[in-house]
This record gives sequence, structure tokens and C-alpha cells, in this order.
Amino acid sequence: MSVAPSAAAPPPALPLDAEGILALAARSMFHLFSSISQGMFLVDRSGRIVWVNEGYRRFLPALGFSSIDEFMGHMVEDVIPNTMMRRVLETGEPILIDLLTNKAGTFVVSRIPLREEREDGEGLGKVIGAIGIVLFDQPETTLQPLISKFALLQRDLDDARRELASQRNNPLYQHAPDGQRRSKYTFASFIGSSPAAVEVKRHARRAAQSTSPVLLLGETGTGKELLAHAIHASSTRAKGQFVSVNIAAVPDTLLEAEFFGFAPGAFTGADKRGREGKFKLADGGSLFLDEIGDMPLGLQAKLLRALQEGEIEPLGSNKLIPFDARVIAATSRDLPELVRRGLFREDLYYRLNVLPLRVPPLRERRSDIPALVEALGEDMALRSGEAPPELTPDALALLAGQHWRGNIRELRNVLEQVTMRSDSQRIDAAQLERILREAGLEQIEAPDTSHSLRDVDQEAALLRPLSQQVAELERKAIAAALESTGGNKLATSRLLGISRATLYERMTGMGLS
Ligand SMILES: Nc1ncnc2c1ncn2[C@@H]1O[C@H](COP(=O)(O)OP(=O)(O)OP(=O)(O)O)[C@@H](O)[C@H]1O
Repeated sequence: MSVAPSAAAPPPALPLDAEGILALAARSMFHLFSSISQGMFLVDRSGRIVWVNEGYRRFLPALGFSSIDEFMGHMVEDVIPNTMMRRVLETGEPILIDLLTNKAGTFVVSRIPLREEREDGEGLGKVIGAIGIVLFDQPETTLQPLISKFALLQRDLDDARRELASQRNNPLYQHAPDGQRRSKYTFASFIGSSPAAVEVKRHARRAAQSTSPVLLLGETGTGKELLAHAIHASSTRAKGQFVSVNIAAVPDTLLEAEFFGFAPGAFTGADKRGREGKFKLADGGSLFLDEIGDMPLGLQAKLLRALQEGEIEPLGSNKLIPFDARVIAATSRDLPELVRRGLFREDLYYRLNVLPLRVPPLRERRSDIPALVEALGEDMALRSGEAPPELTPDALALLAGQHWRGNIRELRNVLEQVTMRSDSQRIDAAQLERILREAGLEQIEAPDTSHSLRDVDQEAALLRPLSQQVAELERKAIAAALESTGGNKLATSRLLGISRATLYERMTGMGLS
């Protein structure tokens, strides 16, 4: 079959000259970025906004502008908080990829300098402007894994810096050989004066004086790890190391070596020199076993044996090594339920549950929220070098009304969002509510204005096991009566309407005698 020659115009061809090709490539690139990116704008040499594409216009309301005229012609840093365009203009260096966070959200952006054509035709000359490109406008969803990892690393780095700084200033550290782990927090770091906070600190202080294992129970982010540090720091082992293992974060197959260490050449791939385990590292100090509820069953038997015998057997060795570490375990899981379901050994549970401490969730100690906001804000300010946020009373009441599933960690996260997304330092309830919504706090509860924060705490304190409440009341009544009688036991027993024998019995049980 023969094909008739087409009458249509020949397909367009590339320009023949190099300059034409380059000009076409530049135009195509520009159009490509303009269409695939979320938005673009141009600034001139002085940093003034001179052009904005359609895509970029939709960010204007979030940046606080109701019309394009309010945005165009202004200096870039006056209309886009935290921008780095000025740096690109000054250095002539592009910033090919960066995260920009301001009140409009967090964006993945690119900033490219624009240079003049040189008169001698030898390439490009001085910087005459710059182009800003928003590549992704929802990095929270598209790049979440990367951002979370970055945030975690940043936080670890900040913690390490803070620890180093406190080591330099703290006389406790001056006796420690280099590289030793010390506790980061004391009881003073546990902010809170609500009845629930005072009670848990009182129990924790007593636990610090004992040598028995401590079991910290409570929801995620309630401060279990902080209390573990504080218990260690005020115990007789404070000069020893505080060694922690997050059981949920270590793969099951590596846990045994992590705990007990291994002998040289114990298994393929093992370090030829062998390695000491965390039990041995914690010798003379405290061993914090975080997320103990996630411990694989197989290893639970070995842990129990180690705790009972005070000896460990490193992997691949047949030597028993004595150790002397005080165990502080923590979990946010329901251990008795795990025991019932056969997922946690009952004998290990009893071995660890000698001094159980229930760390209350934030919703049981809402009156601590203003103090926590202040302390967390100051800590954040110390790290970032910016002023801490100031919340108005109605904003604090709004915070106090939230459910806080992630407790203090979640509160901190919200405060970080608040500082990042707000222009002013002073934040009222309306601003806060907007930020909470943007941050994706699923359901925002209206503040409860009918009760004071103290009342709310007291009501929450009533929703606990009765035996615990009765014991607390007894302790307070006996302490008050003893004080008012100047310690006279006979007068105290009369005042309380109990026999002297009962008074002695109760005082012994409470450690008051
Ligand atoms: N009472 C408090 N005062 C000040 N900061 C606190 C308090 N409680 C917790 N924090 C802070 O909240 C964050 C979470 O606390 P921590 O890691 O101790 O909680 P956790 O109960 O061990 O959480 P998880 O079970 O998820 O490990 C930490 O940054 C800690 O410093």
C-alpha cells in the first residue's frame, strides 16, 4: 500500500543555533516549573516582589493578604515570613531544596538566582533577581517520614547539647569519667503542683530511697522517663550510670545482646572484641527498661533469671557475670491484661511490680497546664533563641479543655506549632483554635468555664481506686493531727477517735513512725 505524501506542515524543529536552543530550553524549563510546582514568584535585585503566578495566589490568604495588590511590590521578607530569598540575592547561590515554615504552613521550596546576560556574550553576569518556587505545599503528607526523622534527629541533637551544657555546669558530672551517662532530670524538672502531680512525686521520692525495682505505669508522654531519671538522680546510686533501653525500639533479635552483651565471635557478624550489655553498663547505677510490655516472651524468662540471680550470661559465653543495677521499668500498656492473655509472664510481672507508680495523664491534672506551658515555652525558647509564646487566659483555658492523648509530649508539640505558625508572641483563644485545627488536632473541645482548673483536677482525683483515696486521706489526717498535737500519740489517737495501737499500726504502714 502506498502512502500519499502529507499536505500538513512539517513538524517543528529545534532552532539550529546554540543560543536559540538555550533560550528555548530556558523557556520550557520555566513553563514546566510553573505548571508542576504549587506556585512561583519573582523578586527583583532589591528583593521586591515583581511577579506571582496563578498557583502562588492561593497562598496569599494564609499569609494574611486579601488581594494581590497587598503582596506585589513589597519586600519579600515583609510579606513571606522566614524566607531566605535575600540570602540568594546576596550570595548568588541557589538553595535548590529547603523546608520553609511560616504561618501559612510548611513547604518544600527552591530558590534560584536570576543573572543578567553579559554584554560580551560570555555566559551570565550579576544577580538581577531571584525566582522562588513552592515544590510541595503539603510536606506533612508527602514528605512526612522524612520530616519526622529530621525532627527526631534535631530533638536528639538538642537534647545532647543540653546534656553536655548541664554536664559542664553540674558538680555531679565532675566526678564522672568521660562518656558516662548521667540522669538528665531531677524531681524539680517534673513540673506540677496539682494533687495528682504532688502525689506521684511523693511516691517517686520514696521509691528513690528504696533499692527495690520500680514500675512506672501511665499513658504515653506522661513523664515516666523523666521520673525514672529523677528517681535515679536522688537515689544512693546517683553517682553510677543511668542506662536506658527502649525495648520497643530494638529489634527482638538484637535485644538479648543489647541486654546481656556477647562474647568475642559469639555469632556471625558480631564484633570480634565482644561487647558489654546494658546490664553490665548499669553496674552500680540504674537500668531503665522502657516499654517493658513490648518484651518478647522468650527473653522474659532470661530477664527474670537475671533479676533473681543478679547475674547475666553474655551470648556465646558460658560465664556468669554478677551485676548490681537497680531496675526501673516503664510501660504504657496494661500489664495485668497482658498477663491474663499470656503475653507477659506473671512471675516477671510480680518481680517488677514491687513499687508500682501510676503517672497521671494530663487530663487528671489540668491545673498544671499553665505552669507546664510556661516551662515548656522557656525550654523551647532556650533551644531556638526566640521569645517564648505568651498565652492569654482564654487560650490557656482552651488548652486545659483538650483531651491530650499524647499528654505532655503532645502539649509541647502544639506549643511548637503555635510558635511556628503565629506572627505575634501573644496568643489568644481564637488564634490557638485556628492553629490547633491546622495542626490536625482531631477534635477541639470547647473550654469548660463552669469550673476552675483546680475543681476539675479534684473531680478527676475522685475517679481513682477507693483504697488509694482512703489511704491518702488517712495519711493526711494522721499527719495533720500529729502536727497539731506536737507529735503526742495519745492526744493524736483521741483526736482521731482511734486506739493508740491502730495509730501506731497506721504510722508504721505509712513510714511515719
Ligand atoms: N511533669 C513534667 N514537667 C515537665 N516536662 C515534662 C513533664 N512530664 C513530661 N515532660 C516532658 O514531656 C516529654 C515526654 O515525657 P517522657 O518521655 O518522660 O514521657 P513517657 O511517659 O516516658 O512517654 P513514653 O511512654 O511515650 O515513652 C519529655 O520531653 C518530658 O521532658
